[in-house]
Amino acid sequence: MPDVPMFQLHGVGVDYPTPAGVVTAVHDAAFTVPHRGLTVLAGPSGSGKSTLLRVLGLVDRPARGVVRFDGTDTTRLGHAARRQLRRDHLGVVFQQPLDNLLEYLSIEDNLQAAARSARRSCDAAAILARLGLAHTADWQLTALSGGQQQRLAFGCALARGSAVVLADEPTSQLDEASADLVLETIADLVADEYTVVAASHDDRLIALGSRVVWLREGMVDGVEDRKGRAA
Ligand SMILES: Nc1ncnc2c1ncn2[C@@H]1O[C@H](COP(=O)(O)OP(=O)(O)OP(=O)(O)O)[C@@H](O)[C@H]1O
Repeated sequence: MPDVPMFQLHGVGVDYPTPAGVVTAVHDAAFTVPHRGLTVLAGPSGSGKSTLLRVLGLVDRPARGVVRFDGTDTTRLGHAARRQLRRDHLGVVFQQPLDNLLEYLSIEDNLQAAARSARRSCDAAAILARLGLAHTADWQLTALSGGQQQRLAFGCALARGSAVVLADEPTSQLDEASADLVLETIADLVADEYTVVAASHDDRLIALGSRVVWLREGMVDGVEDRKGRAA
């Protein structure tokens, strides 16, 4: 069977209603996200990166076009079926580490809560070891640095059993050393055959991409494949 891409977008348009009228944030977008590797949605502020990431995450439904996930046309699915696909396959990491985590829970309990949200159980110790956080299982979240918290957010996607991790500007709120931790985590997931899609204008994250979808003013301005990259 031919390798169906993880995501296929055709003619995707996204509108936002505003008091001043409809704003079209994405125009006629067409691109694919392959299985495995890091695909980066790159471009300046306002180019539509976050909007497209929400479409890929099956959070927002486009006004126009088709979004296939692993061959399934998600735009034809009802709310419950989309929610099930999200729960079973997709993990999302937001730019603010604490938006991904529950502040009143310990580190390990954050992983267990993430697993329960996908109706799974997880080996929290193994995930923490993988993230270099084995010694922190009982710690409160605020004892971790921003980079460690963001690592844990990726760990929550692992705990949920998500084969696809969608990350919105995962390094933009972090200092350089913390961002390094996140870049290492993304490279580690990619090496382990996860599919990672990141919206970013961080040059170091873009440089890790095996595919870069360049956006400008809500349009796809080019797709760059960098086959043979480690990530
Ligand atoms: N909820 C909304 N209501 C109205 N317009 C919106 C909304 N969200 C985004 N937009 C507009 O859609 C366009 C694309 O926004 P989007 O946030 O997707 O871009 P971005 O590339 O992720 O930008 P940034 O890097 O600043 O996060 C922008 O013109 C933005 O103002």
